[in-house]
Amino acid sequence: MSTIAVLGAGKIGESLLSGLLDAGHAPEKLVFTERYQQRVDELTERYGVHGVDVPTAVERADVLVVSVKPQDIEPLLDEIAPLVTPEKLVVTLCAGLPTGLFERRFAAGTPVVRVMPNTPMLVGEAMSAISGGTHATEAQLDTVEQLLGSVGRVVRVPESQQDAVTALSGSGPAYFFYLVEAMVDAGILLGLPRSVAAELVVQSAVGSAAMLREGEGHPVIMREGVTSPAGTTISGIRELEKHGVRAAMIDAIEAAHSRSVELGATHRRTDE
Ligand SMILES: NC(=O)C1=CN([C@@H]2O[C@H](COP(=O)(O)OP(=O)(O)OC[C@H]3O[C@@H](n4cnc5c(N)ncnc54)[C@H](OP(=O)(O)O)[C@@H]3O)[C@@H](O)[C@H]2O)C=CC1
Ligand SMILES: O=C(O)[C@@H]1CCC=N1
Repeated sequence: MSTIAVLGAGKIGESLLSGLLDAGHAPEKLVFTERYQQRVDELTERYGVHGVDVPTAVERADVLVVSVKPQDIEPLLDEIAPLVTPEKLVVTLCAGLPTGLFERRFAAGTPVVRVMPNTPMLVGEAMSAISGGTHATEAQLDTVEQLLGSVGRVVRVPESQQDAVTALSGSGPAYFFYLVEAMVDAGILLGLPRSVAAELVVQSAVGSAAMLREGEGHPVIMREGVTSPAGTTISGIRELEKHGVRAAMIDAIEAAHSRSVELGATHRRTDE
């Protein structure tokens, strides 16, 4: 079992720690770094995993998972670059940042794998897409696939598709949560108690997701199955169409894609 260091245990870093522990990863094979002692104590108490300083993390771990915000990457790279040798495997979860940015900062030949996961990792249901950089071998991609496979599903994509993945499944949970919030609000408007509205919406989401997962058919066919002639659903669908919800969703995901490209471009400019 590899020792994994999570460098920056915020929302996604914590999801990874939690997901790996739930999947049976030994706590002594996990370490993390954080900026503030309060956060270190919080995570140690919650998971029994040790917060360490950067040199200790790099020394102990075989796999270094970089999970700071793209805006915070430079100071972290300054700190770890002199310590990282090509025997380590660097895994970046950072939106927008290309593997080349990391490769240029590390010793020649250091393998880097770019990953875009999502927060359902917390409950073992992540969707992660992985892409190898110039020096990552097939065996190293297998290692990353196995690691993330223990906390959800994994696909391999060319790195050129990672900005699209980021927009779709990286950010995707936020769009589902947003939809759930809006539907619960509708329930409140119609006079349902919040707890009842939330239970109705969440179970409907879980049930619909299970149907999608089990391949009951194309989403359009499943939607048609709910939409009775002259019934209630078609009245609702007409409103969604009137308000351009489909176009809004496409625009939202396109905007997220543009932002991912922009994050990478900013760093390419400062790096050159
Ligand atoms: N959240 C998500 O759903 C997803 C996020 N990602 C990517 O993961 C990365 C992290 O995102 P997210 O978890 O949301 O962000 P967070 O801000 O929640 O997590 C980053 C953590 O890293 C800490 N940190 C910053 N700099 C350092 C450093 N030099 N050494 C140690 N710790 C440091 C931050 O501390 P402090 O708060 O004190 O600054 C923070 O706790 C981003 O690059 C993002 O693109 C990818 C997929 C999904
Ligand atoms: O919002 C973000 O930038 C990160 C990347 C994907 C999900 N959260």
